[in-house]
Amino acid sequence: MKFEVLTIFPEVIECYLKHGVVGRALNKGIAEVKVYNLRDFTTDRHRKVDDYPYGGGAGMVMQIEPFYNALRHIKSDGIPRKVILLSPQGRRFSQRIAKEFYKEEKTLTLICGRYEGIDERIKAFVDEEISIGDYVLSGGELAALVIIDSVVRLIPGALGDELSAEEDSFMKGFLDYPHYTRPEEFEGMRVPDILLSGDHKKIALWRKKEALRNTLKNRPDLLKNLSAEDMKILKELCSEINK
Ligand SMILES: Nc1nonc1C(=O)NCC1CCCCC1
Repeated sequence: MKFEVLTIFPEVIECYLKHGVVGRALNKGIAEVKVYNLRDFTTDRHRKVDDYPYGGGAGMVMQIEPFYNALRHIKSDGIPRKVILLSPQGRRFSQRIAKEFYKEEKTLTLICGRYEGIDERIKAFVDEEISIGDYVLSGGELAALVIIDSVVRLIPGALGDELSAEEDSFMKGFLDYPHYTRPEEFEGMRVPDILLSGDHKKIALWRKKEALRNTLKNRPDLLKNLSAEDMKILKELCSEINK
């Protein structure tokens, strides 16, 4: 899986790519991220990327030319890619969309805006606009990293042998179950006995039940299209809660 990021702050992207799951995946060569500094695609001596807005108003607007020049340079290899603009106006990103991007197997070219935004004519060169949530960030870089991180985790081998993306409970559409590690007791709070039992079948059932409990409590909207087994567990849970 290949990613390309267009940004005026390449260091922000590069720093994150040195660590953790994404860092290891890049070192293993199962993913690749190329970061392009928009200022390298300017033509003036001050490497300007922004200008005053037509129509007046506060703030600056990012000029189209550096983006256009960068995209023309990148696209000259003729490889199919999906050009994504990160902005609050976009389609809301989710695990489902991460899987969609992964399965498409196209290079994802991520355009990161700053200031008050990018000249609207950028839309002529964008395939899709994506939002990671209903809030305004200072730039698109964090959103680009969210997409890179969530898609890289789906690549076989990215999570190492002991974990798999399929086990991500969000992959199954639920919130996660509680996690514990040593010590067995901390400030009077004990690890649930079931997790110390060594009975893997019962532990798996407990984890499913707790994932359903968390989902019922915090994201009941995710409780749809349940399997008969999950529905049975949910019913048990509801009768426990209503006792
Ligand atoms: N929310 C978001 N989801 O994806 N991107 C987001 C964002 O808030 N981006 C920052 C703005 C900053 C000004 C230019 C346009 C992007």
